[in-house]
Amino acid sequence: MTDWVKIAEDQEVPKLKIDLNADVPATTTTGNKDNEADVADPAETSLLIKILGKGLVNTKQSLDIQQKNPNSPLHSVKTFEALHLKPELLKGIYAMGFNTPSKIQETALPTLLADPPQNMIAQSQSGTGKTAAFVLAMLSRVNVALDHPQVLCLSPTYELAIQTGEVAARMGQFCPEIKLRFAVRGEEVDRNSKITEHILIGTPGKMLDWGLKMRLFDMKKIRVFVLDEADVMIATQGHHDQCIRIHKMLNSQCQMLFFSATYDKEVMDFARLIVSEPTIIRLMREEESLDNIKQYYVNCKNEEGKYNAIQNIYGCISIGQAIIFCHTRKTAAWLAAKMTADAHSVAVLSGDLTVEQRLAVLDRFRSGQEKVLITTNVLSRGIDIEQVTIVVNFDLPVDLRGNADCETYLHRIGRTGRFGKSGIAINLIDGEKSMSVCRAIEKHFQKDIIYLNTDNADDIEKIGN
Ligand SMILES: Nc1ncnc2c1ncn2[C@@H]1O[C@H](COP(=O)(O)OP(=O)(O)OP(=O)(O)O)[C@@H](O)[C@H]1O
Repeated sequence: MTDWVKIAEDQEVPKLKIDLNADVPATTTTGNKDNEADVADPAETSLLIKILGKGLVNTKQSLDIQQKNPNSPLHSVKTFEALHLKPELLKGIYAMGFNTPSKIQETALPTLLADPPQNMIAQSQSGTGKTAAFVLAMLSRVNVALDHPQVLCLSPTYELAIQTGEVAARMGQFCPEIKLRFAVRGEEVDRNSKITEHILIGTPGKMLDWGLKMRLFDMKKIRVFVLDEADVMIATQGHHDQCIRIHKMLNSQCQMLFFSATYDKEVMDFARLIVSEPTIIRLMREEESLDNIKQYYVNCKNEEGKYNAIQNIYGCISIGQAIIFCHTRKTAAWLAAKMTADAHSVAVLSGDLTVEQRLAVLDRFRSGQEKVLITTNVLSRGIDIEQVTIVVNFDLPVDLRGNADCETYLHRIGRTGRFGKSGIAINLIDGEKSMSVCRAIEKHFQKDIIYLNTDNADDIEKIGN
């Protein structure tokens, strides 16, 4: 078993079997989704990426920093010592194996720890050290002489809250006087008691119950409010409303910290609306390039024809490893069954699997036990499988209106050709509609998608070279 699955297991993966969506409105979980476009649940994806993360991701992207408050100090630090933390916290950081701050930490920590406290809206890609940054801020702000909650941290799901709590527990291991409590389902408190822990980490529903309905702590005494996975929180209806209710009850002096790997425009506009005078740290747009990927299209009559094309190129695609993308779970299951019946060894990853099952599938694929992975859009951005050389679009990605979804195309074929290696993308076309989608993609990226005849052995040989 590879290390990362071991790590995942250590992180109590069995717990993940508990309904992941329990804190998410039911609309995201109901209905038969086999025939619909299979899309990733953002909170699940986030958890998956977090568990998969082997360590710190070094991003080459630059950060764009905007400050609303001209008086706030903005400088970056190159060492953790320069932050003048409590020695016990510094010891905790080193015990976690952190030697130097990551880029987001360098930039964000001086502002996060500054006095008077500054508000922040920060974006940085998954695995770059955001959690560690805000957890450090949370721990630093606690006054242990007071026995009431002073820090609230909201996560979209039970599992993500537990992950954050584990980071806080490890980082604060030499500060035993700092007390932390989870506000998640299953945690019960006596109605007549008061919460005395300093830090509460949990989901919005439970936090509202404890703070507003049961009045187990005083929201006005909260000094730091962290919204983790802010994009998911703000974009998910139920969470959105609950977060606003919590936010409204906070003191205007409370430090507001929003963290997320992505922010679309509406989410950022909303964040700016409710966070006053924030320092905003954002990623600069990544240069999007398909330069090292050769793209082909194959004309097929129908789904059977697409299957034949795959049969013809199977020898070629299984030299390295390939990912085949389908639009729906049903197509993915159909294709997998057919290929398996033809004695090809394939793995399937679609949205009906639990996070735990997805981890197991990815582990087998990464370790090379299967050469071909059939999937849908649930295998989304942020999940790297370095050894993939060929991506096949069994169905081209389209939006709800059936138009070319160029962004998804880029993310899908970006699974190959990573780190400057060359990759191959093969698009299976059946009929005029998918041809026009293919042309639209070609036009969008201004890069030729070349005709490939999979009935011709010479043509097939060409793709491998
Ligand atoms: N300064 C550091 N030095 C070494 N490792 C670090 C450092 N900061 C964080 N890490 C490690 O890097 C990994 C990713 O960090 P973290 O979980 O904080 O990232 P993140 O940006 O919050 O990711 P996500 O978006 O998935 O939540 C973790 O394993 C963490 O322990």
